[in-house]
Amino acid sequence: MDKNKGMQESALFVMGGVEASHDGMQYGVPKKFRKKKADNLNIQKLAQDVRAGSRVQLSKAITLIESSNSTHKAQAQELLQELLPHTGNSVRIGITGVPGAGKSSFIEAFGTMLCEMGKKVAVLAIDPSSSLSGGSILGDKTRMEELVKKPNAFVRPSPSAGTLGGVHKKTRETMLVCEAAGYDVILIETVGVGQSETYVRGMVDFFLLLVLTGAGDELQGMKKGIMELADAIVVHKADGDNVRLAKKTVSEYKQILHFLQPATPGWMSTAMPVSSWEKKGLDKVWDTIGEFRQTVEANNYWSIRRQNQTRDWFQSMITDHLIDAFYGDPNRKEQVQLLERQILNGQLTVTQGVDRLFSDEQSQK
Ligand SMILES: Nc1nc2c(ncn2[C@@H]2O[C@H](COP(=O)(O)OP(=O)(O)OP(=O)(O)O)[C@@H](O)[C@H]2O)c(=O)[nH]1
Repeated sequence: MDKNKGMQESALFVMGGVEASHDGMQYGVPKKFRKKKADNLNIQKLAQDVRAGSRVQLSKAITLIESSNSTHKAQAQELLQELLPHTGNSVRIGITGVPGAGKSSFIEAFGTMLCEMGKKVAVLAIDPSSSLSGGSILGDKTRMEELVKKPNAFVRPSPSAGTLGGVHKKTRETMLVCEAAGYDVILIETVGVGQSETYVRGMVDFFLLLVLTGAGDELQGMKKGIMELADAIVVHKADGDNVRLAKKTVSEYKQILHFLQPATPGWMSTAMPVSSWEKKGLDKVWDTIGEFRQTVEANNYWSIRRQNQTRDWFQSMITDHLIDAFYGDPNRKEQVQLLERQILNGQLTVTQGVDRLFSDEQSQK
């Protein structure tokens, strides 16, 4: 279902592109030339429109970035080239928490507060219609209703199916496009599962973990690894009967954080109570991010982390290219299946199978 949606979006982009470049004459021009001309015009114009702040064009740009079509991929790279000089100026914040921790309510309240402070806020969120987020298949749960109405907010949902907890292979590029569009704060939501946290940690400046009050048992069960990634822990839903318990939970987390390896060198991770319903504690979260920034800019870790982010990006792009180049060969699937059968029949060892695959590859070059 998500796949179809992606295809529709992709088609939408192509339609949008042709529309944008339609000069009324192109149908009389040889097809090959026509397409090239349209694509060229389109990318430049798209970059301009993104930078000028058009949310519709920003959406189209992201659809292009996410497309797996090879023409789109080349165009996406061209677009990134245009936009890269204008990136790097936002605060990149990752937000995680188990389903039900209240991530979308928090992002809605926090994002709205930032918009009201005059910030431009982009949210790369999880699509509620995807299964991992626990939302309705029919998508009847409207997330971040208030935030999407703000003129200085941009909310982009991504299906979590086939991705790492809602984080797309192209989330990094998407983030950069949002930065080029002038967003000051980028919030990246991820479901608290598997490796997604480590992945998001590798692309953000500040990482926030949402937990619930009365952590007692949860504290025991919580993976130490996730806590070690967090620059701050929000003890969420600290309202009504929960207020006192939330205070206690905050001090329990603070104690634990004391014994953990800091997520960011020079910064002591902290915990705080927040109620998104009552809009309490949200300003403290923003102040903490400000203090964090001052601290790590002073010890130079801000730029070191940014460099690490670029290095990670480079490495993951190499991997993507290798995989694409390898599986892009039309005979590859058949070849792999044949070797797989031979391995399972005991005719080849796994190592021999892999060697054969790559020696065939070399001999074809
Ligand atoms: N008491 C209280 N409940 C809240 C608060 N924020 C969210 N909730 C409730 O917590 C539940 C989960 O909130 P969501 O914002 O949908 O949480 P999520 O983590 O995105 O959850 P999933 O969509 O299940 O992944 C909902 O029933 C919310 O109404 C809050 O500040 N206080």
